[in-house]
Amino acid sequence: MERHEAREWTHDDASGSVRAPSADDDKYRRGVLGVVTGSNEYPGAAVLSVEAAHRTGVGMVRYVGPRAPRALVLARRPETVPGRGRVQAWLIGSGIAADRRTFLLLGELTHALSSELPVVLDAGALDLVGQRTGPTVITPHAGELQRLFAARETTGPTEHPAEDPAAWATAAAHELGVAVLLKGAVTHVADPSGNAYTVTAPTHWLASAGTGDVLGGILGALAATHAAEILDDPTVLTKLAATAAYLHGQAAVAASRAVGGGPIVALDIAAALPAAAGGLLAPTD
Ligand SMILES: NC(=O)C1=CN([C@@H]2O[C@H](COP(=O)(O)OP(=O)(O)OC[C@H]3O[C@@H](n4cnc5c(N)ncnc54)[C@H](O)[C@@H]3O)[C@@H](O)[C@H]2O)[C@@H](O)CC1
Ligand SMILES: Nc1ncnc2c1ncn2[C@@H]1O[C@H](COP(=O)(O)OP(=O)(O)O)[C@@H](O)[C@H]1O
Repeated sequence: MERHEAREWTHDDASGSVRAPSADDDKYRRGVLGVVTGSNEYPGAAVLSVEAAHRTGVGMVRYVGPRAPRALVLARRPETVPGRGRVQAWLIGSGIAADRRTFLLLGELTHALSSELPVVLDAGALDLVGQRTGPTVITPHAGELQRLFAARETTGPTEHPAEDPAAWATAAAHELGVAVLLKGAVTHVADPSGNAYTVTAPTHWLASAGTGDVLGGILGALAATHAAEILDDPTVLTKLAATAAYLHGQAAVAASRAVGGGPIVALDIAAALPAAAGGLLAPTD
């Protein structure tokens, strides 16, 4: 297996990844993200992922999910358009329990996976990775990646991903044929082409419930606004994954600094995203 030494993703690498709209743009041309996240068990995850996508900068977010999370999403973000429609990328799985998926929800997940569009695949949709038809990035934490390997009866490089996350991220990228973003204090990003990056979190206040759902929203927005480039070259999705983790960390540390280095919650990270994204704007002509 090809294994390259992972390189730390820097501000310069991430710079230029956030696209400001031009006079020629409209909400559709900027990119539309389809979101299938949240469930009756975890409705809050839908709110967090949708909020983060809006705050990262995207033309439109279409939310497709169960009635309870949909009501919360619309109450928090009336800008969100409910129901299916044309999109440029998908974010699916956050806040969904794989063993509690309804027939309807499974249908929406399968619809997204069969679209041939870029997909960010999280949490309760990770087991569906084999159904992908477009460029895909999975965003597991260590526990989820271990479960994914166990379900496939595949042995990982070590007993648990936390022991050697770099090796696990690379092994998963090769085993599954997708880009992998393995979350942790150091996030490991790898793809089947041998690209490997690390993103070291600038604050450990990130270790709280829901921050992974915010990360999914950030990456979903970046995927929707760069869909054409990703379809042209799937390794662009790997780089955007590292950029999403970087932006997530920058927003988190800014939110914590704003309260004297004190604790933050996931929505604080989303609130700090526009300023952090402003620091990564692509040059305009
Ligand atoms: N407000 C909300 O609605 C929230 C919903 N969430 C959703 O809740 C669902 C369950 O996610 P959870 O991750 O809590 O539970 P999981 O059931 O996926 O994972 C729990 C298991 O994995 C292990 N584990 C968890 N994180 C680990 C890590 N970083 N390293 C090693 N092992 C780890 C734990 O020890 C435990 O055995 C997901 O769909 C998630 O998106 C969470 O994001 C929390 C917030
Ligand atoms: N000790 C830590 N220091 C810094 N960041 C962390 C730490 N632990 C986890 N993180 C980050 O916090 C986020 C947690 O995501 P996840 O495990 O999916 O939680 P949730 O499902 O509750 O959203 C990830 O972005 C991960 O990289």
